[in-house]
Amino acid sequence: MLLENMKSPDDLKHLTISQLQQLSEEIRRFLIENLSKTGGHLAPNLGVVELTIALHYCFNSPKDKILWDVGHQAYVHKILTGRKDDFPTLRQYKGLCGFPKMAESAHDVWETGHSSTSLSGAMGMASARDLKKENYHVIGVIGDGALTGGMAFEALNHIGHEKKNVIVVLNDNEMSIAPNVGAMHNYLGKLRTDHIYNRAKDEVESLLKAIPAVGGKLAQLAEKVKDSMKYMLVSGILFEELGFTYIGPIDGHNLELVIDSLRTAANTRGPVLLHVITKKGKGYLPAEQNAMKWHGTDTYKIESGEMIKAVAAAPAYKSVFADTLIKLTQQDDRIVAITPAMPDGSGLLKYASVYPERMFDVGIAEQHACTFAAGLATQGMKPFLAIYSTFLQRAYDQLIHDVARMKLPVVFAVDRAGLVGADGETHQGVYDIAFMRAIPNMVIMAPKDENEMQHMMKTAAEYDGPISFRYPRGNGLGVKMDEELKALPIGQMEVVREGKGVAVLSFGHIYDVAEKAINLLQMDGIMPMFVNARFCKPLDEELLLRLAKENMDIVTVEEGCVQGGFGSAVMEFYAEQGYHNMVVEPMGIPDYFVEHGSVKEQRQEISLTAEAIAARVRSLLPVNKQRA
Ligand SMILES: Cc1ncc(C[n+]2csc(CCOP(=O)(O)OP(=O)(O)O)c2C)c(N)n1
Ligand SMILES: CC(=O)[C@@H](O)[C@H](O)COP(=O)(O)O
Ligand SMILES: [Mg+2]
Repeated sequence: MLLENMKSPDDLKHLTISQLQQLSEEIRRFLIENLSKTGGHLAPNLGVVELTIALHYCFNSPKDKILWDVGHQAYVHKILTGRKDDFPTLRQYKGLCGFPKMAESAHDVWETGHSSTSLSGAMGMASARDLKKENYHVIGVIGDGALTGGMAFEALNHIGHEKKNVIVVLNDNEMSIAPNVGAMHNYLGKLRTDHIYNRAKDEVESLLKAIPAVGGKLAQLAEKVKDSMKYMLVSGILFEELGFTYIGPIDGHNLELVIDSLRTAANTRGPVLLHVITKKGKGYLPAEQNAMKWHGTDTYKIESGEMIKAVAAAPAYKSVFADTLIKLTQQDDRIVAITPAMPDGSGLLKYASVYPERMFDVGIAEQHACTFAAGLATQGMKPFLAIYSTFLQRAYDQLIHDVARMKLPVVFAVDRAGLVGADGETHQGVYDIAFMRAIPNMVIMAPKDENEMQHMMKTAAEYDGPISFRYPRGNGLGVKMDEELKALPIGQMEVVREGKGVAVLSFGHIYDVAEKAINLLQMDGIMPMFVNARFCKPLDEELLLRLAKENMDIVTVEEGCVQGGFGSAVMEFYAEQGYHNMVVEPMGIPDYFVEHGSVKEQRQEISLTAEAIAARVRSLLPVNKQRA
């Protein structure tokens, strides 16, 4: 077993090619066995075993900087950089992060989680290196999916213009999470099938130059001819024209070839793009056969490939979203659906099976997705943009400038809102309430459960302006689903239970935690008022004024950042109305990045639990307030 002796990338350097090949098989086996117990991003990592070994074999991390785009495929990098023994804790609370993490290792020179940032980071590092007159390689490893992200093109443009010594390794497995989309994907497909390599160009040149006497003249002519021939002979012309030396496409599982190609890249001046063809899920048949399903997995049985996950009693929010959107589209042919590269995660694959011409997967292009929706809305369509809260952050200016300012009727279905669990701090969907609330003309909703979500979707479908509703990763509460969808009155909260002294205002799916707190209090004879807020913008001013007049103290609860969130909105309201003695205690996500773990553990850590909410209410009871 070679793997057990791998403590650092230096341990690779003396291995032979056949030993490296043996190591790649050991790492594959390690991934399959360990992730069967922890879950994680199996298919992406199985696809980059040889590539990662070759990178650490050819370069000297961390002096040479290796950046992993998205970073979900950095497990092999972590195994080779001394962290294989931590894999039983992968993506668990206080355990190994599923993405590169500087605090874990000096070899993690760049943190990722969101797509398409590696090349910008690489350009920054290369520019710093050159300004400081230092000498090391900078290598950005980016997938074909991540290359559909606009930031990647911005970086390619800059790197090519500055002719920086940066190596871009394009890991092309034809997959994003789902099969990749877009014209760039089609272009890469052409390159994959082209068997004309870079060498052809050089051969032609040396041939012409070898012709005695006229050879020199011809070679000059050839320069011109070459440029036109380049379009025929040289694959990768798009990258060549951007100032890159294009190498490839090469078989990314052929260790020797990858090593040779990386060495060629390392010895090539200026920007280089090495196009590597890999298979997502390589070496584990179930993952090879369905790379989308095995992109991110739960625990599974290795032999059968059967996923081991508790059968949920309640429907997944993404399924309720898709089913309801199908229902709404049957009644409203203005409706279309958009996803930025998350057709499966958003549930829209199901919608597309019914309305293929109405579902748009635009690739990892959240900014485009948002403004594309705006364009559709100007022409009378009713776009539902299904977008993870954390990825909506990418489209903030488009939300403001292209949708809200023009008051366009775009619906933002903000999925994975709140704490998301194992993906951790880069994926927590906890800022959307605050960043959307600041935008004029926005209506902001959040359902307490999956049944209310379908009514909010009806509300959104009928509302003539920019509107959003947020919902969490995972499953609903298993509540009864109303047959008939009814639009809610905009801005109206729901008084679940009348009460005295203290009012608990819960916004969104944290409702079931708040409800448990109310039940705990009731067991002690404490009867606060309980409100399902439903709307963060506009607020239910009538109800808030009533609470002020009844001298209620208020506890607000949201699975979103306290700063600028729903609780802030309530506090601002009372300040504006001149109620300067109102007690409003906001509970939500505190001012730090919540790391990976289960949602339960994350809520415990930040005291967003039934017990904590109940304690906060108790602290406001007159008997306790006097003591304070
Ligand atoms: C900004 C952003 N949007 C969407 C995602 C979700 N996401 C994670 S991995 C992935 C596909 C990446 O495809 P690729 O870069 O080709 O890597 P592969 O998994 O094929 O190795 C997507 C869409 C993300 N991480 N960041
Ligand atoms: C790495 C990445 O960004 C995606 O794979 C993400 O982890 C998907 O999240 P869900 O599992 O919530 O769809
Ligand atoms: Mg890919």
